[in-house]
Amino acid sequence: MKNSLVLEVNNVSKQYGKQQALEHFNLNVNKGEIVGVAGPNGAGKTTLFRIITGMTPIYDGDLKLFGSLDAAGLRENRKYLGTIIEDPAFFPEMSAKQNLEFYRIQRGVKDKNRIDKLLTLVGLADVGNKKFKGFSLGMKQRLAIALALIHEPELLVFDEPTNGLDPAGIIQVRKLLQKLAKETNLTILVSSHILSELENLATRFVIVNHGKKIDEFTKEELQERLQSYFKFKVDDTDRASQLLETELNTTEFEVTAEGMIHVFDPNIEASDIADTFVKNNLKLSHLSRNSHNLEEMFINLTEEAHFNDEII
Ligand SMILES: Nc1ncnc2c1ncn2[C@@H]1O[C@H](COP(=O)(O)OP(=O)(O)OP(=O)(O)O)[C@@H](O)[C@H]1O
Repeated sequence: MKNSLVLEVNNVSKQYGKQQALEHFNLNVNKGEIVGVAGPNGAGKTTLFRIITGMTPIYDGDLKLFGSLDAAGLRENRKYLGTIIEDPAFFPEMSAKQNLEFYRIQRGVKDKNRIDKLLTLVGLADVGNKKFKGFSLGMKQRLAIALALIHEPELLVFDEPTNGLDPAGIIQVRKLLQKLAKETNLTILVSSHILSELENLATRFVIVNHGKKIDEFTKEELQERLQSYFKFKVDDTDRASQLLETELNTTEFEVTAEGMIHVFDPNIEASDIADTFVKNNLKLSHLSRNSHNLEEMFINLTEEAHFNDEII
């Protein structure tokens, strides 16, 4: 089952009146992956998640869940989904335990010990007998996660887990999701309008804007993109590339379409590169250091997509 596809979203589009909420959207999720979907407000994340979970039944394109494509198979296989898209309805006067017990019976989960296990898993064992109305937002969200896991789903679909939480709640929920990802076999699809929220959680990232997928990268690729590097502009990039390889023994560089050279090798000083170029009669017209931070990168990606909307 390793790397088997749990979810396939093929060419899915959804329109609300004139509003194109999702456009020719493709996404594959493999078993064990934690896929983070990031995009600004109105990008289409909730629409995507609602389609996957069956809350929005009318759309164009295909959806395959645990191998099933047809309506009956999708309905059946949605049993293996745990979803948190809207706040679940908990009874304020009942304790966390009583609330979960209510849903355990309602959803036909036989294992009576499940509630205690879940409360421990989400870090609410000590407050299990406390009334829901006295819970902080972070505690409420952790209880919502416990509920989503009550039937031991295989895929957790979680829309904006930290939305509306205060900083302490954000940390609590982020830590819990990291723990779940580490300690369980869950496959997780999670969204956020803040890419850095997903940074230490997801194994793969999908960037969405205006209903379209505008970029996709793995955790490793993200780390590479965030590496700092030196940017050079010279009059002869072929010769410069040759010098980097022969004189400075590095292949950790790229020549961009704009004729810039980006050198990623952390063992080489910018001054050595510049000296080598100048000594070999290259004309150096630009030298700078580039270091991306995650939010800048995200804003660049989503703003570029906005300005280049027609061609993406
Ligand atoms: N039920 C609806 N009726 C009309 N328009 C809708 C509906 N649901 C979503 N939209 C529109 O579709 C687009 C995508 O919305 P969606 O809620 O999927 O985005 P999102 O990425 O989840 O945003 P947010 O981070 O604000 O929740 C938006 O322009 C939104 O206004």
